[in-house]
Amino acid sequence: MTTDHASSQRVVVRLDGVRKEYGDTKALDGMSLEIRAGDAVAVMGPSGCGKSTLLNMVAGLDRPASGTVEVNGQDLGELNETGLALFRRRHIGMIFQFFNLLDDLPALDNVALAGQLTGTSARQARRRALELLDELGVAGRKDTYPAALSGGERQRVAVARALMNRPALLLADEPTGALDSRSGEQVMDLLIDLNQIGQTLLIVTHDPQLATRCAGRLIEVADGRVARESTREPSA
Ligand SMILES: Nc1ncnc2c1ncn2[C@@H]1O[C@H](COP(=O)(O)OP(=O)(O)OP(=O)(O)O)[C@@H](O)[C@H]1O
Repeated sequence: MTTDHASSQRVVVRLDGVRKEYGDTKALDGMSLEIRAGDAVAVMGPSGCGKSTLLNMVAGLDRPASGTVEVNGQDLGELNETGLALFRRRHIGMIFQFFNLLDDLPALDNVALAGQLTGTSARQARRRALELLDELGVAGRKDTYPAALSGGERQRVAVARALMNRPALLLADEPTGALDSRSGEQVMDLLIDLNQIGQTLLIVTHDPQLATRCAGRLIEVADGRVARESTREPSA
């Protein structure tokens, strides 16, 4: 893919002059960035620099004091809380360090529920959930409850759940942070595969290996702003 082609891709995330303070702390201090369809972006930076705040803004879990956040062409500032929740379910998939699966539902239901919450019928949602678990290599664990899954299996189920509604954007917050190195590498390979089939990724991490392996763009944040940005050619 040439640079010209890449720059013509649709904008999936646009932050413009986003500010957020907690008391005297400037968590985001006029942050602007753009992520285009098919990008795999890693956000790195020291503890407290504003990474989680950025992720929360993009996910519509928090609102800026000023500036705008646009995801998939929607200005999130125009949505009320119900609208934001609906938008998030439909357009954004999220995976977390500690998986955030529902303990009292087996793997298949954890995934299918994400579809049912956006109005997909139970039967259709279960069919798609099973396909996703199969693609991610955990279909054999469909009836297993999260507590009996390994960390790597839990994260695969969480990825399946995040993909259920074919999100425009997959957000990942330290997705390998709680995994042993082998499971972590498998999740990295999975993220690379997803990006290669066109999934837009935004990954927040402290792990340079995760960032360099999975992301073609690295954004370094310091003091609530983009301090440095670099790109590399995707590995063949
Ligand atoms: N709810 C909150 N109340 C008060 N201060 C907050 C809150 N959330 C974040 N902060 C402060 O805002 C700044 C940015 O926090 P943020 O969590 O975004 O950083 P981070 O880069 O994600 O850190 P880490 O890498 O440690 O997770 C920090 O100084 C933090 O203490």
